[in-house]
Amino acid sequence: MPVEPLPHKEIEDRLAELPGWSLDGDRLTRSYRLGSHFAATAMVVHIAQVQEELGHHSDLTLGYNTVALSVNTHSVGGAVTEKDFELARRVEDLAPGHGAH
Ligand SMILES: C[C@H](O)[C@H](O)[C@H]1CNC2=NC(N)=NC(=O)C2=N1
Repeated sequence: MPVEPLPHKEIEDRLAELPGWSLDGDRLTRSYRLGSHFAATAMVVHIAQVQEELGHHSDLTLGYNTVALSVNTHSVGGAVTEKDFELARRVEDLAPGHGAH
């Protein structure tokens, strides 16, 4: 399935459905805080599993009790596409199970 860069207005509309996510330049980003370093590490592994399933991968940063994601789509020159939003949605759905906020 070919993916296209999303128009800015559509990015804004889709971000309205994803509280906590924002556009930083040409990337979708969000940081989460967790209850411990181990909890944050487990969330990173879970996100990695989803990313492998989707064939789409964020820059994923593990802190002491934080997890940060930054993602765009390399194959269209580093623009935001529906693939980035699909990953963001999947991460939002798994975050509560890790106590992430
Ligand atoms: C062949 C493989 O599906 C591609 O290289 C995928 C892998 N993961 C990717 N991740 C991201 N963020 N952007 C891409 O364009 C991308 N392409």
